[in-house]
Amino acid sequence: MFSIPTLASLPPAVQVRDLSLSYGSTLALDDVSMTVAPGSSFALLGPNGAGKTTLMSVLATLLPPGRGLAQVAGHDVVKAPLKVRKAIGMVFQDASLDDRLSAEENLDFHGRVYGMGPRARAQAIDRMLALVDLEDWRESIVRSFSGGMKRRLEIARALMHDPQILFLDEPTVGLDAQTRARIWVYLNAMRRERGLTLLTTTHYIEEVEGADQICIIDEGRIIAQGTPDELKTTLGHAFLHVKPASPDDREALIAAYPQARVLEDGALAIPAGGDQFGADFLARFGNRLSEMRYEAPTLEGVFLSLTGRALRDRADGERAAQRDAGRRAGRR
Ligand SMILES: Nc1ncnc2c1ncn2[C@@H]1O[C@H](COP(=O)(O)OP(=O)(O)OP(=O)(O)O)[C@@H](O)[C@H]1O
Repeated sequence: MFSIPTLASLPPAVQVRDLSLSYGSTLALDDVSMTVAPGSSFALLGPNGAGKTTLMSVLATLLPPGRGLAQVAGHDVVKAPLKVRKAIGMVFQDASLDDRLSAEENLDFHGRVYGMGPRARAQAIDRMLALVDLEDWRESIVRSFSGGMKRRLEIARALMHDPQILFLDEPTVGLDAQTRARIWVYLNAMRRERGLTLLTTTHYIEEVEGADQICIIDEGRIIAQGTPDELKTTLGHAFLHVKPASPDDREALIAAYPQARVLEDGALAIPAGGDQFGADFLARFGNRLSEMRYEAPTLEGVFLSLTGRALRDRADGERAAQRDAGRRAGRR
């Protein structure tokens, strides 16, 4: 187990400086710089095509960086790719298990690829299956597993060779909310117990809330970076959600705050900014409302104001995939 002083003495888990990469005429990464502290949870958040998978592929030595520097666990991805590969575990966006093999056989194969001896493999298989609660499914063929079970097995496999850093490219995409939450229970337990660094791409805002650092990326560029609270405080907007007492009051509110949005339940969302806003608003409209609620800044709002796109767009598109996965699996 890592102790905190040990973590502090480690090099950055990831160090990227001025990294750019093009696919033909498409600039997928544009001068990206970032540092991931060892033992931290770091989330890359961005709309489709932002460059998240490309960045992760460079860090995992699957793609050569076009220009700039990329180091993982202190090793350069170009000069020392094998050292980088030993230091990382990878959970890919698309399933990559052999579903004709059992859970145990999938883990064993990975251990062999990493040059682990029979004893080390056997011990790691026991440990990993216990970690993700799949001991009872050890000899079952992976094809019979639900989406959530497969993801857990992929995480177990990625950790077989005891990496310091886990790269997770949309680890919970297509899973229902309950299964997603369960996957994060495992990931956070491993972080606490092993000092593991997590570098995750996701579209689910609730997963990002728990990260130590968030990096918002769009069109290949980093457009914001900080803790969830820092991003909300510096880039978020608070709103008052109000229901006018009468149609006349509604008209007066819309005239006074033309930027107000109408919400699904008919309430108005009024941007609540500036020192004088609260006092002014209450003086003018305090007795013309039937309901009033303060909405603190959210990461969803930060993302929307920075990229002009809602994360939910993507989540909606995934519902069909979830339904299909549910139908196929029939159970979790
Ligand atoms: N193999 C490729 N050949 C050409 N262009 C590519 C290739 N892979 C990605 N791109 C382009 O590079 C840009 C970044 O793509 P990337 O897959 O890294 O984004 P992403 O943020 O991971 O998106 P998603 O959330 O959809 O996975 C996009 O414009 C994409 O179309």
